[in-house]
Amino acid sequence: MQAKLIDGKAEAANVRAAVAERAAAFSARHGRKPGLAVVLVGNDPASEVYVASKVRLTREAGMESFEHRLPADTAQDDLLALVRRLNADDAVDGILVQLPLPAPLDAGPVILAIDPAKDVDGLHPENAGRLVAGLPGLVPCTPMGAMHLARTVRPRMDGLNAVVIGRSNLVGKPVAQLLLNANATVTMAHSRTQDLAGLCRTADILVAAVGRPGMVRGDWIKPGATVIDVGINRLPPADGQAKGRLVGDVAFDEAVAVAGAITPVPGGVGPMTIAFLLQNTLTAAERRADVMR
Ligand SMILES: NC(=O)C1=CN([C@@H]2O[C@H](COP(=O)(O)OP(=O)(O)OC[C@H]3O[C@@H](n4cnc5c(N)ncnc54)[C@H](OP(=O)(O)O)[C@@H]3O)[C@@H](O)[C@H]2O)C=CC1
Ligand SMILES: Nc1nc(=O)c2c([nH]1)NC[C@@H]1CN(c3ccc(C(=O)N[C@@H](CCC(=O)O)C(=O)O)cc3)C=[N+]21
Repeated sequence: MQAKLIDGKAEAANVRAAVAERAAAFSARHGRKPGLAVVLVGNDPASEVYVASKVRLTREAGMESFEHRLPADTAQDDLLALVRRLNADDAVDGILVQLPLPAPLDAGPVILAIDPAKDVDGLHPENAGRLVAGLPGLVPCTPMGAMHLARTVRPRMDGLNAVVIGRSNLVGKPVAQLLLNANATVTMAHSRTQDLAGLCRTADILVAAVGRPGMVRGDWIKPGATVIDVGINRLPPADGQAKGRLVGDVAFDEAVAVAGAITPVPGGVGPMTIAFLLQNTLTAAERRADVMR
């Protein structure tokens, strides 16, 4: 058996096209484009690539992109001051501070400083709380992307067993909450989980968000399961290569022979993250415009 490949690139293009239509309507109505500000502290090469493609796709969707690159030795207070300026700037609808921040900067106070109405990462405790309470808010982009891809093969998740490996605020916890909202029976696994392989074998939907290349082996997967691989790991470069290959948290070659459907890396959840970042920016712009009317 060969698993169906879930095409994140194609799905992301669909989401971006819908966002571009709504963005055009927003601009016509309000006389300005929705705006996304991205803050990058230091020059982590992986983040550079991610930020560059965000800037390009933001503009392609008919939105304004504001880039703020700060040196790695930026003071905590200067970063907080920038966030407050962006909060006060009416041209900015969404604020994304690229994580992790270089040491010794502390992400906690920075996340708390972001206006929840502009928090397109959904990381502010107000938005995290709204997701848990079932209230409207901004939901983290990667979990939305993971759910969207899972829904392409499992439109109804009622009663399905879902296992999420990883419990970060950015990915694992919100993915689990979205699966719960879709009426799956959800188990959250992490570094202290016992018999992780056995637990994974109970999963109709398996989401891996760990950051360990190839950790999920083929024999951890229930035959026919839907496997969503969130991990983005760069392997060390092969001889003569400038940079290593990108791989997920799932041993793809093994998993593809057992799963019913699987997301590849690259071309799976990654492109969806950017598409939903743009969607969140537009949602934030529309809600802010409604409030200001
Ligand atoms: N596709 C995309 O768009 C995105 C991809 N990512 C990728 O997703 C992955 C996870 O990111 P993120 O959530 O931010 O990572 P974190 O490092 O914040 O969280 C990793 C989680 O994995 C758990 N974990 C670590 N080792 C094991 C283990 N041996 N067995 C079981 N669980 C383990 C940790 O458990 P514990 O809590 O006990 O320490 C933790 O909850 C990374 O590869 C990252 O690059 C991230 C964001 C976006
Ligand atoms: N505040 C914050 N929010 C984030 O959402 C966030 C972050 N910080 N820090 C870093 C991680 C990582 N992340 C990725 C998003 C898209 C791709 C992506 O588009 N990947 C392409 C490949 C890109 C390539 O080839 O280099 C793919 O998987 O097909 C990758 C990684 C968002 N993150």
